[in-house]
Amino acid sequence: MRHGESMWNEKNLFTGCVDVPLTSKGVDEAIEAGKRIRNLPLDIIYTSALIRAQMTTMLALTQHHCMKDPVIMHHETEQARIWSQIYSEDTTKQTIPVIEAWQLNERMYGELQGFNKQETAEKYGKEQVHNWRRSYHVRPPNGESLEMCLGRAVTFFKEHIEPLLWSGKHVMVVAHANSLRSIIMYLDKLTSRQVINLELSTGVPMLYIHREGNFFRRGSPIGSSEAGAYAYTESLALYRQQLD
Ligand SMILES: O=C(O)[C@@H](CO)OP(=O)(O)O
Repeated sequence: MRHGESMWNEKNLFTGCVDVPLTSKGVDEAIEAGKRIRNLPLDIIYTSALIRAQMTTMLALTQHHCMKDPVIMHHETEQARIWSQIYSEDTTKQTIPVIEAWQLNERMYGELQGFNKQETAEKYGKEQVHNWRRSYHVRPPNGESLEMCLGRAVTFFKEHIEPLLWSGKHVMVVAHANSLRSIIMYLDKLTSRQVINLELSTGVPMLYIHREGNFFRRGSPIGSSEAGAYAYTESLALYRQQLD
């Protein structure tokens, strides 16, 4: 899921790795997104290191039926890990671990960060700005191309998230337009031409089923009463039965 609307989405500014929060519309979008996935199983969450993704994660989780507490895992230093440790096993069972990873951050937009997108297009030309924003190989001035962003985001996905999927865990990833475009490029096997047209809306969850190393895109869950999402795998059908 992409985060809800941020303050710089609202102002149409290039944001990249600048760490701005959600607008009140973004807060509503995150809560709405949470309602759409509230009955899907969830074992672990990965989010970027940026506040707009983390706010979205926490707000969405307020709606989840499991009523577990999302807890950010602090592993940045050994001391942080020890100081944030939970010692009760019962309480641990009532939590969902939230792993923060900078590798899922938005693509770093270089010297465009903080500039208005419309004004930048007027200054440098629409085509140049479109290339900076959507082409796979072209880098914005001193920033990351989508290819470079894919280098870190997809590597992280393969190393940390895929093994969990193989072991049957249900994982939510909350990140950003371009880090998610690169991950979707990998999941959907899109070419560098096809990814140009891939646009992601803020606060709209997208469901994927992982089966024997393949990913199947199953669209966006519509709401908590939806029957469709549970027909995709036996374990989801069973989960729904237990829920009922
Ligand atoms: O500004 C950004 O960081 C991104 C996402 O909002 O913009 P763009 O759509 O240009 O990739």
